[in-house]
Amino acid sequence: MPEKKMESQSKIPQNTIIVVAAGRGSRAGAGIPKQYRHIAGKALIRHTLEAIEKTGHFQQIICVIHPDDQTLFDQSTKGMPPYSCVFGGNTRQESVKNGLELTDINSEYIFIHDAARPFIPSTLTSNILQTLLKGVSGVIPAVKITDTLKSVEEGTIQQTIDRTHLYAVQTPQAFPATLLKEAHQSAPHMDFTDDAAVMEAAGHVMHICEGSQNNYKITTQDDFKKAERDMMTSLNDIRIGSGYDVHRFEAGTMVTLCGVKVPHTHALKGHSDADVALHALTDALLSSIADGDIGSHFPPIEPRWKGEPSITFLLHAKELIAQQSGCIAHVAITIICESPKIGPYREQMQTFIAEALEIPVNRVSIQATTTEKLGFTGRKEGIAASATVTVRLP
Ligand SMILES: Nc1ccn([C@@H]2O[C@H](COP(=O)(O)OP(=O)(O)OP(=O)(O)O)[C@@H](O)[C@H]2O)c(=O)n1
Ligand SMILES: C[C@](O)(CO)[C@H](O)COP(=O)(O)O
Repeated sequence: MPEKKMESQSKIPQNTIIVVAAGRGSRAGAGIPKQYRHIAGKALIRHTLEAIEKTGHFQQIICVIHPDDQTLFDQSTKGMPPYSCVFGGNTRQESVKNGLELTDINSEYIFIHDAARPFIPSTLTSNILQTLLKGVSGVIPAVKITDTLKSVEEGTIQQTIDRTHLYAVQTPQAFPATLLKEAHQSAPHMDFTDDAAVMEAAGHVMHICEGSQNNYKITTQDDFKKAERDMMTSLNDIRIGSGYDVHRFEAGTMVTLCGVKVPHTHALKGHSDADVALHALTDALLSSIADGDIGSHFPPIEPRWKGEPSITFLLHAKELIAQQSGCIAHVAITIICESPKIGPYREQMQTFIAEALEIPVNRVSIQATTTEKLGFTGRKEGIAASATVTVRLP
């Protein structure tokens, strides 16, 4: 595996965070491993890494991934810094141990975090650091158990558990580097479910700090639904973008609409592939972030855009929104023409756009209308398209 390492240039003490992402997510149901599934348009692991980057507390970020997931990891972290990366093991503990191999010699404190916890409160890592600086051997975010606890066997309650001293613990969990490395080396088995337990087994006293109900671990399908709602709510600058485009017919045998080739009596004339619908959509996306229009990003006078597939323009607009940590919530396109008939291609068009924008297909609407033989579309001189999009920004 090509190891991507971020070398430290300085000799000053630094903080390292190891993000464990080598699990299979079996409790989250079928599909790709949960850390690569999308929430509000971005992979779960990307949300987590972005939240970590935002704290500004870490000079080294190490990702522990499953050997089967290199491509998913690369896709999910495209455009992000080149993280140190290592393969995980059969248990979480083994994965952490592998991650520790990559820690920089200058690491003074090591934080271990689940890739599956994307909502790290900005105050949490600084609270943990302040507590570590007091000289303790480990700081663990914890929330007090608020429900009554029962022990259950085969569907019947055996006992009510006294919850007075019970807490649910979270990550990131943080420790002085030397102590954590030693504890992992001397661990009596490889099945501890968190690093505090590894340290406890080595005889260290672990301290808790106040965790957060928002810092939940995404474990089941229901957690994904909650996370989608929570992520969307945090993107509360809601923008509506609109775009409109027209292309005239010329001699030919097919038109390209929403990325789909549709046989027709004519072709559409244009500098690019003349996909009038994708052009309207691209303009709508650009308008949602008030960033000019398709012509200002891809001037028609530039020969390099001649014959260009319009997906290039769409992906560029998508990327500009991603750069602002935005999420495309919904897109609606209306294609205005007497012919060809759009209905038979609607699903293919929805799928093309949903895949390109990486949003669910039920967030892509394609409609078509004639103008009752009125105007230039009614006279079959060309095709017009309009698009409206909803984009959410932080
Ligand atoms: N062998 C393992 C097992 C888990 N993890 C990571 O540890 C974190 C917490 O584990 P959990 O939520 O239990 O994830 P999974 O093991 O993937 O889930 P499941 O038990 O449902 O399969 C996750 O980010 C997971 O990717 C890991 O790096 N290596
Ligand atoms: C480390 C942890 O997130 C603390 O709550 C948890 O123990 C790991 O998850 P698992 O589901 O117990 O493997």
